[in-house]
Amino acid sequence: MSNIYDKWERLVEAVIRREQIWQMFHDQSPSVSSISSDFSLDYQVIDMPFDFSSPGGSSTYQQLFPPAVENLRKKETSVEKGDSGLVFIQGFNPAFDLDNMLNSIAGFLGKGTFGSAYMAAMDNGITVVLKRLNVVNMPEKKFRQHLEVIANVRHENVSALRAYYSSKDEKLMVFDHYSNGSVSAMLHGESWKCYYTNQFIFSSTQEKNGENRAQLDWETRLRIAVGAARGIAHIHKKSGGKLVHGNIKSSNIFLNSQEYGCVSDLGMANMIAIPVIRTAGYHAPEVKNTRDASQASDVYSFGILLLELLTRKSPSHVIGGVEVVDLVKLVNSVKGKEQTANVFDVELLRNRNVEEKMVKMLQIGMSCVAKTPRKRPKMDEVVKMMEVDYERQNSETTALIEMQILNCRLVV
Ligand SMILES: Nc1ncnc2c1ncn2[C@@H]1O[C@H](COP(=O)(O)OP(=O)(O)OP(=O)(O)O)[C@@H](O)[C@H]1O
Repeated sequence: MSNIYDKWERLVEAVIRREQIWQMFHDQSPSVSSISSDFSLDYQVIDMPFDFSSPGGSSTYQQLFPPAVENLRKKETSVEKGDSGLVFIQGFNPAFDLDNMLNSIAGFLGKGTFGSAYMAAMDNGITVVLKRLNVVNMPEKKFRQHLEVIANVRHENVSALRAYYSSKDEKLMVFDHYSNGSVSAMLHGESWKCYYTNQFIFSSTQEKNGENRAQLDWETRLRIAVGAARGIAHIHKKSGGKLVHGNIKSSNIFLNSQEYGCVSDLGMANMIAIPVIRTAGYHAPEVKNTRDASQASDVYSFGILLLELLTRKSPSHVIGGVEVVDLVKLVNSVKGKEQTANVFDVELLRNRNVEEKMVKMLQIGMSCVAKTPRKRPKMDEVVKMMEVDYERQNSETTALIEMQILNCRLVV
């Protein structure tokens, strides 16, 4: 299979330049939409071969970058049929093809451990994230099988794989775009939008001291935590109870349509060629590289996420220079109830009613980050512990609302 995108970076750069020129003349951004795609809960995988030779299919390539387009086309015509298809996961309404998607790349979201993420906003209103994997250590067949396992993980708290592309040289994965950005971006204010740069390197509008941070009240953080916990617990039930995420961290958690945490990037960690050390701060002490990841290490990483949600301190480097903190050490260093309050995010402390619940959540987080893997709770136990609090919180909120309604009626 040919190098379909060996001019990829230049092609995308050309798209971005086009956007910049467009902006210069129109003083606004063209057709970037955040309407997400429609899908049901079916989960079969269907192959949709992509025909690069279809007439009129990729005129923008021609206008944008003729030599690259020519190379792309020449190579594509030599591709064996069936080897060049964009594979859509059934249930996802594929109102686009690979060509539309590449033509609609509106920006570069960032470079992660496993590759680069691009946002593609198509004219039909669908916005997706395209992940271009850099190093995949799997034969073609195994890669496809692996993705079918991932595609079968369907849960409201797990970001669904929508489509993928696989050839010898190129592996792409397509996900929904979450327009609110990641939980990391919300907590620490790093930019979640795509910014057009001449050098085609990721840039961020993150303000020093996190001025871009979102306001996140206790209920929102609780929904993020409960959602993420449910998502991870669901993942752990798959593949005969053996599936591991391997890269739980706040930049891989988004908000679903009900504003609950939703886990993304499932399956990435077990595909790469060289075992790499994952983002420092989230990995369990026993994890020296990606291959050591286990369900117990997912629980550890989730524990760090809980501590991050409670403290709004970052356990890993975030572009823009927010302070990196060893969260386990920080929480361990506090003694007594008074000091415990000092570790919480001040925004949360404004609501004195939730302090007890925060302490409870901190305890759950600390049980997850136990040094010895077997001392950590299982993910479904974590969910149960959290749901007790969550349901109590919900019934208290309902009671409060009912009381307020009653008061209003009495006043009227
Ligand atoms: N589906 C998505 N919707 C919106 N933003 C996304 C989506 N997926 C990724 N991003 C953002 O794109 C950027 C790059 O993501 P990517 O997953 O490639 O790397 P990462 O999360 O920073 O690190 P890692 O590769 O270790 O997971 C991050 O800022 C991430 O939050």
